[in-house]
Parts: sequence; C-alpha cells; structure tokens
Amino acid sequence: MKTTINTPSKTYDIIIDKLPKLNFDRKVAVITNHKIAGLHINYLTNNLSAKELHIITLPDGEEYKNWQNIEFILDRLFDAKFDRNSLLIAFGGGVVGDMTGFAASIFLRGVDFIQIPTTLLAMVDSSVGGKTGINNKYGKNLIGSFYQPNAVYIDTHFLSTLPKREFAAGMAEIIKMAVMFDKDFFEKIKNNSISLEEMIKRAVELKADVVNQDEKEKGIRSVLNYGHTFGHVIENLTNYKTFLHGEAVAIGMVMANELSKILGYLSENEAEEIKQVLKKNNLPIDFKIENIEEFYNHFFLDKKTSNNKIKFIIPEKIGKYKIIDDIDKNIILKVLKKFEK
Ligand SMILES: NC(=O)c1ccc[n+]([C@@H]2O[C@H](COP(=O)([O-])OP(=O)(O)OC[C@H]3O[C@@H](n4cnc5c(N)ncnc54)[C@H](O)[C@@H]3O)[C@@H](O)[C@H]2O)c1
Ligand SMILES: O=C(O)C(=O)C[C@@H](O)[C@H](O)[C@H](O)COP(=O)(O)O
Ligand SMILES: [Zn+2]
Repeated sequence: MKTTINTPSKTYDIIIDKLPKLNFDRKVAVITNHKIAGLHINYLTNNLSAKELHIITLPDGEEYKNWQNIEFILDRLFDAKFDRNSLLIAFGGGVVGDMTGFAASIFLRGVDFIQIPTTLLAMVDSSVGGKTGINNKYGKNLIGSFYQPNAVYIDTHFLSTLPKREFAAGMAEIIKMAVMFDKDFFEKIKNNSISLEEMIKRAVELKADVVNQDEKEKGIRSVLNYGHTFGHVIENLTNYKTFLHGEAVAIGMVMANELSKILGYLSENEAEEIKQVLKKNNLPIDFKIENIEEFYNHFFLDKKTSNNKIKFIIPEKIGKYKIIDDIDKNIILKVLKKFEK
C-alpha cells in the first residue's frame, strides 16, 4: 500500500509493506536507540547496503529529546566526515524520528533523511509530514523545523515487540484522526471491524491529505493538534515521565471535548462515546490538575497561540473538527476546574 505526500518542499512516498532491500551509493547513518538496536538492527541491516554505514544509538526516552542529543548526532556525523550527499535513516519511534529529522535539517544546512518507524505512533503520525524537533524547559517541540523525509517505509513487522502501552499511545493518534475527520473510521475502530494494516493506511491517508494542503501549519494542519493543546501541558507539567505522548493526548482530547460540550457543540453522548473508545484502547481519560492557573498559563507557550489568543481544536461532532481561538479565559478555567485536584 502506498500514499504520496506532495508538498511545495518535497514529494515522497509512504510505503506500507515488508521492508524492501535498500541500496545507497553514499554514506549512510542509521539513527536509533539502544532498545530498538537490540531488537531490530539486524533485520534492518540485512535489508540495507551503503557505500559506508554508521549506526548512531541514542539514549531511550522522551527526556532525551533535547539539544544534547542533537549535538551527539551532529558530532558523530562530523567525526565520520559526512557530506551533503550523505543520508540519515531514522530507525525508531517518534523521539528518534523527530531528532533525526531535525539533525538532518540543520547538518550542513540540510541532508536527505528517510523514516523507518518502529512504533505504531511513528507509523501513523510522526514519520509523516516533516515536523521535526526537540523539547526544552519551556515545553514540547518548541525548537525544530518542517523538513520532509525522502521516503517513509512502514513495516508492521516491528510492532511484534512493541509494548502494549506504546501500542495504545499510537491508538490515541489514530482515534484523534478519526474524531477529527472520519466518523466511519471512528465507528470501525469502536467496533473493532478494521484490520491493523487498514487502520494504519487510513490514518496515514488522513494525515497525508492534511499535510498536502497545509505543510507548514498555516491552517488546517493545526487540526492534527486536537488533544495536544492540553496534552502538551500535561507532558510538560509531569516532566515527560508520567505519561507517554499518546496518553497525554488522550487525556487532552477528553479535556478538549469538555470544552466543546461547554461551547454547545459536542453532545454528552458523543463525548462519552469517545471516552469509551479511548478506555477500550487502554488509554487514560483523566488527570488531576494541581494548579489551574499554572496549567492555564502554559497555553501561552503553545506554538498555536498568537497575539495572546490560545487556539483550541475541538470536535463539533465526531468526524467534524472546529478550530477556535477566541475563547474567554473563564470558559477555559471552567474546563480546567472539572479536572482540578
Ligand atoms: N513529528 C510529528 O509529527 C509527531 C507526531 C506525533 C508524535 N511526535 C512525537 O513523537 C514522540 C512519541 O513517539 P513514540 O510514541 O513513538 O515514542 P518513542 O519514540 O519514545 O518510542 C516509545 C518507546 O518504544 C520503544 N520502541 C520503539 N520501537 C519499538 C519496537 N518496535 N519494539 C519495542 N519497543 C520499541 C522506544 O525505544 C521507546 O522506549 C513524542 O516526542 C511526540 O512529540 C511527533
Ligand atoms: O503533524 C502535525 O501537525 C501534528 O500536530 C501531529 C501531532 O500528533 C504531533 O504530536 C506533533 O508533534 C504536535 O505538533 P506540535 O507542532 O504541537 O509539536
Ligand atoms: Zn501527537
């Protein structure tokens, strides 16, 4: 199965199939982490040949998605005398993918890279669309670039070793896409009447369609941030340690749905339906806020906030999104109070 991304900066294919034989007549650096290398590096290198092959392994975890590890990658590339004709391969989840893409976008002002995602979340979301970056003390993904890969190879073979919690985190981003764009897709997920490959394919198609329309998030691409306005604050406040990204997004969707209900859009029934689908997919749907003013103030670090207007993405109904950025502070505090400790 193949989907194509066609943006002003690059056109490339997303191939959902067994990993093909990859031959590159140039220097190649595979960037991964220790866990994935231990589990799958042989499967990759058995299908990969290059003029010169380097493996760069990073520490594992969201807390390592930072400048220090970007510099680690760049130092390895300089030490090995990589040049502008070199290729980087992101072999891992979203953390590896975001860091590899960012390193590729700034090394020598930009070298080619490809994505070989190994988590469900990376397969359906982070490997597609060219958002790259790192976190810092101010928040999530606040430093980075829009930099498209040359190709994405999605081989579900890698999911055989993915822990249940990580699989669930990927389901959060899939459910997000269904709630925003495709009620039929949501129903299939709810009723378990869709195969894993078909689910991945549909989620990738939905994301590709958005990226093709709005590569650099000037409009509709912000819809992919549903659940993230709240979710990123949760990740930041819990130091990226309590929740996986997808788990924080799931809670964020529940909070966004509360906002939609208060504004008179989403019905109680549909909000409950979404909660049940998240729960059934082993995702958290609650979070206790210690300090709602502190939580509220984090919204002003969100990249979608401009001119002090916080932008929220909510479902008007399942399958129909709404972008809204002129909400009174008291309404937002009313939502946060529902989750106050
Ligand atoms: N760029 C984007 O558009 C985009 C989209 C969504 C999420 N993200 C980012 O992606 C990150 C989350 O990505 P993630 O959920 O893939 O987390 P992750 O990259 O941290 O991987 C999750 C865990 O699973 C392990 N792992 C990876 N593949 C495995 C496999 N096949 N078998 C066993 N273990 C495996 C990893 O080592 C890690 O411990 C966040 O930083 C988020 O901000 C980016
Ligand atoms: O690709 C996008 O656009 C998304 O918003 C996908 C999100 O799932 C992803 O977590 C992204 O990194 C969040 O975007 P950000 O710009 O808020 O970092
Ligand atoms: Zn996300």
